[in-house]
Amino acid sequence: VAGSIGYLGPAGSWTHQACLDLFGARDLVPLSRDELFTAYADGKIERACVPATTSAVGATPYLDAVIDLPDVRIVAEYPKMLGYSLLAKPGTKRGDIVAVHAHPVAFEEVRPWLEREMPRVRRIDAASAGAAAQTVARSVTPDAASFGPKVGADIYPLVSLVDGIEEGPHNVTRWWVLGRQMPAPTGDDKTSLLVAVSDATLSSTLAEFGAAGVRILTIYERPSKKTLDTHRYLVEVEGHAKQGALAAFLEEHRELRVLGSYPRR
Ligand SMILES: O=C(O)C(=O)Cc1ccccc1
Repeated sequence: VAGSIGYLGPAGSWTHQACLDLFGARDLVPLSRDELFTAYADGKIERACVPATTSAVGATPYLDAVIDLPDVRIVAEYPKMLGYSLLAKPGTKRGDIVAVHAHPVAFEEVRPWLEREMPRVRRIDAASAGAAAQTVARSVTPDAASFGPKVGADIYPLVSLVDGIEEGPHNVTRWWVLGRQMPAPTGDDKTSLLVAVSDATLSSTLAEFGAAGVRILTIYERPSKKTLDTHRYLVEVEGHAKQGALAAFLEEHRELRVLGSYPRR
């Protein structure tokens, strides 16, 4: 649908909250992980919002799905500091909780708090904070809770028992918005590149970035799933693919795949 923005749902996920921050409530479509990537690839949604990296775990479980897309355009990034809420059915007290539901990445992000405050509760993985909140809302006994954004308590019949869990600069998630058209240069842009090389050529390839005056900001290694000594690297550099040193460099290196250029945040 024209203008629609798909996000990793259901409602009440962190990705939902990120989209509310970025776009407001209109045109947002909650989808499962597989639905989201298929809908984007098939052009059924205009944009897709996915968590790409976090300060706690590095690459999220969605990063590889993005770089596996045959055709992708990252049009924006959105780093957001997360503070988790602990959501439970009304009447549930902290001491009643025997199980907590959360996304596996969320469990990593709340780990210090959880190990300090509730070391003995059972941890149950969910597809997202929205799914976790939904499960708690549907549970018959008031002995479960979920970790996620506070907005979950507005969407489901839940209350927040604790807010601001592990909130701080150590807990930042960066979303990508996948779209259709490369944004124009702003003068302060970032470009995400996919570099597929063997161990034998990695060093010389990286040296060429420097020699061309292209500043590397960060590199994430992703397995090639082909051999042990070949890798795919998400290389993020300063600048815009259509401008200046980077444009010239990319002309010379057609083997590099541009995933997107977008304003730096
Ligand atoms: O689980 C969610 O709600 C998501 O949207 C995925 C996620 C999980 C943990 C941190 C950021 C995003």
